[in-house]
Formats: sequence, structure tokens, C-alpha cells
Amino acid sequence: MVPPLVLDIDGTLTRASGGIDPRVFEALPAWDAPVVLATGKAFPYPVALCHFLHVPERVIAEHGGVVYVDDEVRVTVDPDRPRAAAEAFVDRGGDLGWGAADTVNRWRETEVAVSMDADEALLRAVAEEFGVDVVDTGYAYHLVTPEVEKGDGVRAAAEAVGYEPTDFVAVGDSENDVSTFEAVGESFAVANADDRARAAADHVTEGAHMDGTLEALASLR
Ligand SMILES: O=C(O)COP(=O)(O)O
Ligand SMILES: [Mg+2]
Repeated sequence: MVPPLVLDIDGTLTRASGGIDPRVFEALPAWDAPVVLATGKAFPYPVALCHFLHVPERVIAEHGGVVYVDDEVRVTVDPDRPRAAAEAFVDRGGDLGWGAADTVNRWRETEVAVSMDADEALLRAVAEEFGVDVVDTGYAYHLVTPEVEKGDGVRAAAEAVGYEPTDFVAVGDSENDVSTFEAVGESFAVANADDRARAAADHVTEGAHMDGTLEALASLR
């Protein structure tokens, strides 16, 4: 019996050069227990990944701002504060960094993502003024309402699929996975993980990115 999984996406299911590692398409559909994707990405991205993997749509998106499991969508926080902070950041000369179409935020329901190229000092100053957190995933800064965390999503998702949160094993790579690691029974940081994820995890894999994730999964079989 393998355990249910909570998997981060960026840095965990991806290649070093970016993009989903194609081995995900073998490993996840073959996993014989529920798999929940827990990401900072906007809601449609993990849903689309589940769709194209042809696995049940079990998703924690936007750091737990949106939880979608068992045909129920829970939007756990309103986007007003992060959006007001993002507007002020742009008014003061900041650039979210995604171009005019901004598909990164277009369907985002509860927070705002900002490119790593953005003026970090200005972003942090504005965030503080508006009382929102800045989460640095290594792939983007996210303006997030305080106390919205993937870990709360993990607890809600576990209940929806009939498991205890501590039944789950998690794999992740960044500070936005720390709350996941705290919620589950066993956690792996991949070798490319940031310091906070490494410190919070029970194990750090030798391999980086998907190599590390596959190493973790192999140890669970
Ligand atoms: O969207 C991001 O910035 C990071 O996404 P992740 O949580 O899947 O790593
Ligand atoms: Mg990540």
C-alpha cells in the first residue's frame, strides 16, 4: 500500500530547464493512492495538469486560496487586499512583469503573482503597508493574504478524500511548501529546495527536481 501524496509543481515536478518533466505522465497516473497537487499557481493550471495527466482533479491552488477536491470548490479568502497592494505597486512604478495579457494572474482568484524581475524592495514596502505577505517561491513573488497556506488546503483536501492529513507524504521545494510539510506525516524536500523547505522537511533527496521526486516515490513503494 502506497500513501496518498501532496505534490508541489514548480521545482518538484519540473525539469531544471523549466516545464513539466515528462516522467510525471507515467508516475502520477500509476500511483495507487490519491494524489493532490498543491501549488502557488492560479487555479486553472493544476486543474489542467490533472486533466492532461488523466487523473482525478484534486487541487490546492494559490497557496490554499482555492481548494478543489471531490467536486467541491472552496475559495478560502477574498482577493481584495492582495489586489489593492498590486494596484498600488503598479501605481508607484512597479511592473508585475507578465505583459499585457498577464495569463499568470488572469484567472487567479485570491492573490497576485509578481515576476522575480520585479522591484523587490518596492514590492515588500507596499505589501507591508497593505498588510499582505510576500511569498517567494523561487519562480515568482506572491502577494498573499496572511495565514492563507497550502497546509490548510492539505487538511481540507485530506478530509474530502477520507484520509488524515498525516497519512499523506509530501514533496516540495520552497518556502510555500513548509506549511504542507507541517501538515503531513512525512515530507521530502528535493535537492534544489530553498533553505526553509530543507529545514522543514523530514528528508532531503539527493536528486534535484523530478529526479528527487522520483527518488522519494521509490522509497515509499
Ligand atoms: O507559481 C509559483 O510561483 C510556484 O508554484 P509551486 O507552488 O507549484 O512551486
Ligand atoms: Mg515549488
